[in-house]
Amino acid sequence: MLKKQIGIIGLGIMGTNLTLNFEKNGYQISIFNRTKDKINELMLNYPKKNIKPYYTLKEFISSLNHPKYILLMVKSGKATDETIKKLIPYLKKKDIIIDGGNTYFKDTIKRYNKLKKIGIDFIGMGISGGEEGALNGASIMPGGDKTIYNKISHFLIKIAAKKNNRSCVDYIGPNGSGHYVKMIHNGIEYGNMQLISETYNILKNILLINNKKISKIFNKWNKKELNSYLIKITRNILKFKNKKNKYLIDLILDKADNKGTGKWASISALELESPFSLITEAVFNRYLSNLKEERKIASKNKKIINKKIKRIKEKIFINDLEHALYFGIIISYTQGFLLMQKASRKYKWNLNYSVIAKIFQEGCIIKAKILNKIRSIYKKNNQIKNLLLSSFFQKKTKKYQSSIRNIIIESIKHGIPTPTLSSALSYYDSYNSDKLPANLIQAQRDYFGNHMYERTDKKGKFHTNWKI
Ligand SMILES: NC(=O)C1=CN([C@@H]2O[C@H](COP(=O)(O)OP(=O)(O)OC[C@H]3O[C@@H](n4cnc5c(N)ncnc54)[C@H](OP(=O)(O)O)[C@@H]3O)[C@@H](O)[C@H]2O)C=CC1
Ligand SMILES: O=C(CO)[C@H](O)[C@H](O)COP(=O)(O)O
Repeated sequence: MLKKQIGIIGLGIMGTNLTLNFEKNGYQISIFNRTKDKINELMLNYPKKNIKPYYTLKEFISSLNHPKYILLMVKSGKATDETIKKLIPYLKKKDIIIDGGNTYFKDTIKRYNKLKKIGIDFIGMGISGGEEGALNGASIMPGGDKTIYNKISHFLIKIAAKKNNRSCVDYIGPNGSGHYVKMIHNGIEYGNMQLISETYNILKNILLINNKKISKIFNKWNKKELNSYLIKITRNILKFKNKKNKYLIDLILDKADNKGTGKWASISALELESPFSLITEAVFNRYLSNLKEERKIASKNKKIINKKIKRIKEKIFINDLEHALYFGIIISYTQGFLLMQKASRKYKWNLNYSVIAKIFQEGCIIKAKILNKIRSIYKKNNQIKNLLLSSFFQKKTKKYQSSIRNIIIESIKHGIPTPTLSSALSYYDSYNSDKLPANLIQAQRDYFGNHMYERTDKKGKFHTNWKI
């Protein structure tokens, strides 16, 4: 019997491992890459009879039966456009292109519409899990026509990560929604990574703890409610030594790059007017980290305070830090899920957040114990206005707020930056305030621009001639 066929274009880190994942699951894979080296490398390292290499697009396409399933794993943006353009002349109606890259959701919407006109089906599909997930089971977020998803779901279910025997893939929603959800996944990823790195910085530069001990602290935290993929890899990174017996972390430059998904998420938050302060802080801090040379010069003006917290207090402080980090993580997921809710209403996607939380629970970078709670909250009420209104997170944040306040105060005193921890607390304090000073902003806008204001004592819009 003819094996089910998939074509994969793009044999970078992800494409190579997804090829192997498909092969393991019994599929016959045709592979193609813009340059030959990666094809040869894959065939040399993994000479499997169900992986067929092709060196021209024409041969690659001819190797697939109609309707053809073609997964693109190329760089997002121009590379994806160029690849689709080259593919079109070889395709027939009902062939399906799946874009598995980190594509900007608005580009996906455009490509879907363009391909629809010529009868080619298109699925924009977020994939998370990095190289390990691609090989052993990824978290997959497909968006597009449900009927087309139904045609490809059989193989997505196979290559997806599994959590309690359930595959971490499901239909996300119409055109663009799959890549949107992946973009938010990455936003939360940025938030959580920055929060963890601030915590590491506090342990290192306030408590003056060494890498080995910090790794042990993360290891302990990973066994409790903070359990997550990112905490686990942080633990591993911190204890990793090179051949010269030096901690590698201490040899890595303090500059963090990005490929744009966090920025896109923040842009969307601004467009949809949804508070996304913690994640945006994380994006800004990647940019700030890259100003290494300027920071070097500026740091000469900073008075370093290196007073270690007294030993007796260390235990309490680490306990506070654990709670502060969990508090921050709550806000990171809260802001991410809120933005998806906003986008779902705006673009009429009808997103199901407990399904999304389920997809995030295994195989992806933001997989974490907290998602179990998030999933059950949305399962009870898919339209809850804010996760902080759920009794679980209300109680947790109430309990941990004094810890995060202590940590921020101590960090400020020591001159240790806590942009996302501080942002988490500010968001919490604002969201939990019946009264904010926006009355003054209304008055100022009315004063200088006649923008009018609303009142507490009567309905309507009012203007005052403030200058008399
Ligand atoms: N790495 C990760 O952890 C994750 C990555 N992704 C996304 O998956 C996609 C692939 O990522 P990854 O495997 O890491 O990328 P790599 O950088 O490892 O590989 C990039 C691939 O894109 C191809 N490519 C680049 N430019 C062009 C072009 N102009 N035309 C045709 N092909 C081109 C490259 O071909 P060539 O060899 O010829 O240069 C190569 O196959 C990206 O969209 C990425 O954002 C998604 C989730 C996780
Ligand atoms: O999608 C991913 C993980 O989920 C990719 O690893 C992505 O590259 C991460 O984003 P950035 O490079 O901007 O840190």
